[in-house]
Amino acid sequence: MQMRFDGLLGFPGGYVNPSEETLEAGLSRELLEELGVALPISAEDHVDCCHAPASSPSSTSRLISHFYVKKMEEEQIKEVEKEAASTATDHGQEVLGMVRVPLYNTKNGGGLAPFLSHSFIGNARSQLVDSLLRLDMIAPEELHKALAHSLKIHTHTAEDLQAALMRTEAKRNWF
Ligand SMILES: O=c1[nH]cnc2c1ncn2[C@H]1C[C@H](O)[C@@H](COP(=O)(O)OP(=O)(O)O)O1
Repeated sequence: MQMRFDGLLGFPGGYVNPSEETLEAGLSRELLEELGVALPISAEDHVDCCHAPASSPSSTSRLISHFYVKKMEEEQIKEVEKEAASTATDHGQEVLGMVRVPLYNTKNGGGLAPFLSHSFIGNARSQLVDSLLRLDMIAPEELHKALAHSLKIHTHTAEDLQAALMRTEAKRNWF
């Protein structure tokens, strides 16, 4: 996945106008910009589509979100990671960096659970969870445990954020 310019985690991709190019051609173009490599995408890689959520409760969205999954060898992924941080035109601007999804839970609560507690763009978290299940990359009970733990971390993070806010508030009042 990638850390986006807006601080949210998401998958590589972007807007495609189907009256100008096919979805697959548009995705390949976005991948070249964001990853720095030309990856052929075909209609067979398409796994899901849904109405994209509106950006605010008062607006309606005409966007359809399409999701594609492509299996790659580890060497190919390493090459993508290298190019994404060097030749990709969007690096450092639209995309701040690629991140690997940890498919494990450590004894002290690290790994997938804290990863899932981060903030994701749109329905990217559900897209990730669905893909892990679809591709049998993790046992459903492990994933369930990680999701349940990530909810607890979320509450803890909100408390930590509140404490940090109070500290800055106190400091602000000194000046
Ligand atoms: O990973 C994602 N999962 C679901 N929706 C996503 C994801 N990444 C982006 N989006 C949404 C957000 C926007 O409504 C559109 C286009 O995203 P963006 O990356 O900003 O598009 P451009 O690169 O600027 O074309 O999809």
